[in-house]
Parts: sequence; C-alpha cells; structure tokens
Amino acid sequence: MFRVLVSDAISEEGLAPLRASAHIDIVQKNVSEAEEELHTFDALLVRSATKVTEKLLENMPNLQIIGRAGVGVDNIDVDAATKRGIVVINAPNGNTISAAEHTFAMMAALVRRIPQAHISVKSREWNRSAFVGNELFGKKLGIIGFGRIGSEVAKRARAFGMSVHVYDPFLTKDRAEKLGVSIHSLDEVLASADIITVHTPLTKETRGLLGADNLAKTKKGVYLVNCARGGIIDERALIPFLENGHVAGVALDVFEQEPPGDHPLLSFDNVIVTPHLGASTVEAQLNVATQVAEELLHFFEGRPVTSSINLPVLSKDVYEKIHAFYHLGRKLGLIASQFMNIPVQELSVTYAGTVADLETTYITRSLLAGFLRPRVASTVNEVNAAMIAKERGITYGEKFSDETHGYANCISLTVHGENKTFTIKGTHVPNYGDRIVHFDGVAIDFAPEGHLLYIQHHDRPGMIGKVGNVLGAHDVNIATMQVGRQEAGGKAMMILSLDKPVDEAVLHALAQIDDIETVKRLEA
Ligand SMILES: NC(=O)c1ccc[n+]([C@@H]2O[C@H](COP(=O)([O-])OP(=O)(O)OC[C@H]3O[C@@H](n4cnc5c(N)ncnc54)[C@H](O)[C@@H]3O)[C@@H](O)[C@H]2O)c1
Ligand SMILES: O=C(O)CC[C@@H](O)C(=O)O
Repeated sequence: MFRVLVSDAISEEGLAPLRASAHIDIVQKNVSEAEEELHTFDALLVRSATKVTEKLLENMPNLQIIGRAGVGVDNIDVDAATKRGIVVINAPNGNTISAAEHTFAMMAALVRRIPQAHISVKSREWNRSAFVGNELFGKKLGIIGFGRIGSEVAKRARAFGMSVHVYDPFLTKDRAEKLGVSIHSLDEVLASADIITVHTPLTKETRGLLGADNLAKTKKGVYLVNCARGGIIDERALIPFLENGHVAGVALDVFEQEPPGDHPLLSFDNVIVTPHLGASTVEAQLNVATQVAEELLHFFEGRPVTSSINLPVLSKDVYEKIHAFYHLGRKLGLIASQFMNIPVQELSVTYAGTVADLETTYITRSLLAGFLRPRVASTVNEVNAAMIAKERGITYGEKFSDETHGYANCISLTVHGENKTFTIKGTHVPNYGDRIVHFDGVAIDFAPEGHLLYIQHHDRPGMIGKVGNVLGAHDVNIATMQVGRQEAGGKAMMILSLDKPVDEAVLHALAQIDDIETVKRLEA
C-alpha cells in the first residue's frame, strides 16, 4: 500500500483520482496528529501551512514524494528533500487566475479605499468626502516579476486602460511584445510607476527587493501591492515611507510572518490586508488539488511527473523516447562504478546517433545515479544524484559526437580516477534490449543484466576451458559468455553471465589460473 499523508486542507474533490486507486491509502491528519506513524508514509501532500523541515523529513524515512497544492514551495526545505532523493512537485498554474484576480481586487480596493469605506458604513457613518480615491485608468502599473501571475495581472490592467511597465530579468523581448508590455530596468519601474505590484518568488535575490533604498526611488504617492510572498517588500523598511506619506497606500495578502500578529503595519489606515487569500477560491483549490493528485498518481504508477521542482521536467512524449536510454545509462553507470572501485574525479558522457537528439540531461542523471549507487549508503536517484556527486567532488559533463561505432545510437562513459581511466560504451536496440559494445578498450557484446563476471587475461588457447572448469567445480552455471581482445595474443577479456553471484573463493580460484590478470564481479 502507498501511504499518503494529507496534512493541510486540500480540496476533497481534487483528491478523487487518488481515492480511486485501491493501492493508495490516504490519511488526513496534520503532522503532529500523525506523529506516531510519520515513518510509514510514502507521500506527503501540503498547502502552505505545513512546514516541511529537515527535521520532519528525518522522521519520514520512507518519503518518496512531496506534493504542494499551490505554487510557492518556500514552506518546503527543497534542498533537504533533494538530498534525500525525495521528489518535490507543485501545482504551478492551478491558482494563477485566482491570484491575479485577487491582486486586481486588492489594487482596486486600495485606490478606491473600499475596505475603509466599508468599515465606516458598517459603523453607521455616511462620510462620502472621506473616501475620495484614484482611477486606475491612465495610470502606470509597474509589475516586478512577469511570470504566470504577473502576466495575467498585466492583461487585466490593459483592459482597465493602464500602461504596464515590467521588470523581470528573465523575460525575453519577444514574450514582452506578445503580451503588449514594455520591459524596463528596476530603477525605471520604481521611478515611473503609480502603482507597483510584485509577483516574484521569494528567493535570496528577491527578499527585501523593495527595501529602504529601492522604496526611496519610487514616485511620491506610489501605491504598493504584494500578493506574492511576504518579505519581497521589506515590512520594517516600509514604515517610515508610510509615516511620511511617500507611499500613499499598501495592499498586502502575504506577510513575512503568517499570521502577522500585532504587526505595526496593521495600525496604518492606508494599509489594507487579507489573510493570504490569493489562492482561496473554490476553483483554484479544486485545480491545485487535482493537479497535484494526478501528478502523485503518475509518480505512483512509475510514469513521468511534469511539475517537479527538483527533477528535469519531462513530458509524456519525451519520457517515452528517452525511457530506454535512461535504463541503459543507469546500467553503464552501475557497471563502471564497480569496475572502477577507486576514488574518481570525473565522469564524461558522450551521446552519439539518435540518442544525441533527445533530452540527455535526464539520461545523464540516471547514469550518475547508477554510478553513485554502489558508493553511497543512502538512497540515490535522479533527484539527488547531481547533489551527491558534487558533495563527493565528482564532476560530470556531457558531449555529443557522430561516432556511433556502426550502431544507431551509442552512449559512452569515461570515468577518470587517480592514475586510471575506464571507458564503457553501450547501445539500445529497440525490441531487443541494451548491449555493452565496448569495455575498457575492447569491442565486445553483452547484455548488462544480472550477475556478471569480468576476466581479463592474455589471449592464449584453452583459457575458456580453464575458466569453465573452475566455475563447474564450484557449481556455478554459466548462462552466457562473451569474449573479446585488442589483438591476437594480446589483452583479451571474457564477460560471463552467471546464474548466481560468485563468492570470494571462486574469485580467488579463478585468479590463480595462469595468464589471468584480473577477475571482477559486476552486478547489473
Ligand atoms: N497570494 C497567494 O495566495 C499566491 C497564490 C499563488 C502564487 N503566489 C505567489 O506569487 C508569486 C508568483 O507566482 P507565479 O506563479 O507567477 O510564478 P512564476 O514562476 O510563473 O513567475 C515568477 C516570475 O518572477 C521572475 N523573477 C524571478 N526572480 C526575479 C527577480 N529577482 N526580479 C524580478 N523578477 C524575478 C521570474 O522570471 C518569473 O517570471 C510566487 O511568489 C507565488 O508563490 C501567491
Ligand atoms: O495554499 C494556499 O492557499 C497558498 C497558495 C499560494 O501562496 C501559492 O504559492 O500557491
């Protein structure tokens, strides 16, 4: 049974695809209620309330995947999850429209002073002159961060007759033109906008982006909106700008600390607030829950996930094309690691033929995971392989070549260790399987499967018989045997596939045979 802990309020209807599976057990409890059984869960589904810390991950040793029903993953320690090989997925666009609409509602409410007027009328006052606002029409809207939500806000702003000035260092000119906005530097946006709305993720670069220095560059009378993440506007730095009237008003849906408690900003009449409601619509909650539940189901069924934060994104199409090579890459890495059972510094992967046109990043990650598997005690997979390699000082790189050795495709791995380099090459033959076609400088042909035995010897008559006799005497059955040599009478090798793994006594007996140089067990 695949056990899923749903620790925040997630749309019940959205969880339906998971509930439909007889092999998935869903438990709805918060983390402290589930304390005793945390170690039993394979998956964790959260919104923003559950803080997925390193400590929590330590208590969930079986966890394979974390699903965030929403966009921001700042409540999840993604590095700690990656280190443990845990896939992190989110629902990147299920709440985009709701968040954009909320931003717009906040902006309109801010400039027309709707919340203040609402409170006044509810207090039995009728003071029309106290709530004179501003039009949005004709105003310059500065958007900082022009991704999914920023661009939806822009569409609505244009419909309101606003001109939109955008700052996003990752936005291309083409996309900006398509969306009818102009790209500017941050300073230009700060200096020209009547209203500024932020739509970036919260990162090291964006924390405090609107701090004292940048706030001082804004127009006097500017309005600010933050429906993205608390901390992008520095709350403390904002206070003097509100006190001296430089900033005319602020709309906040998000806070550095949530809930904000008795925060000084809350006492300003021109600061309007909501309790992180950007995604709180029936539609958005159904969308994000459905997206994340479907992705979780794909993961459970061994199909590719497309919204992972810590894995290269793969479409179903791409996955189908690379799947076979992903498997071959894993085997190449695994065999090379055992053969080169010494410290290594560098792996170099070369793709040739049809495989060179595919999404090779994923194949390389798989190869790396295969290589690291015999070397690390913890789980290693394509999620954490790059990170573990880095920690261990192993660099890796990809190259592309035309040299296919006559095969339709060829993946070549060269491992550089101290004083020793090893190269292994493999190909995938559709409807047949994986073949290793070069091994340590010798052309050969064997399937990378099961219990393998590598024997390097001098090319002499009778070697096959001698090896067969030793194995027979130890009751070891040979399933297949492949031989290869560099030149007649020179370096030669045998790769045997055996019905069971051999023990040290067999290895020792084989090593005693004259003209045998090396004997190695390889599990594939
Ligand atoms: N209030 C809510 O309930 C709510 C709901 C959904 C999303 N959000 C938040 O809204 C924000 C935007 O979400 P999205 O889905 O549009 O994300 P997105 O990834 O589509 O867009 C983010 C944009 O920010 C840009 N960016 C990154 N660093 C930047 C920088 N230093 N300066 C300027 N731009 C930068 C990126 O290039 C990208 O275009 C996120 O913080 C998300 O968590 C809040
Ligand atoms: O779960 C929520 O309501 C918050 C969602 C929002 O902040 C997000 O980043 O998707």
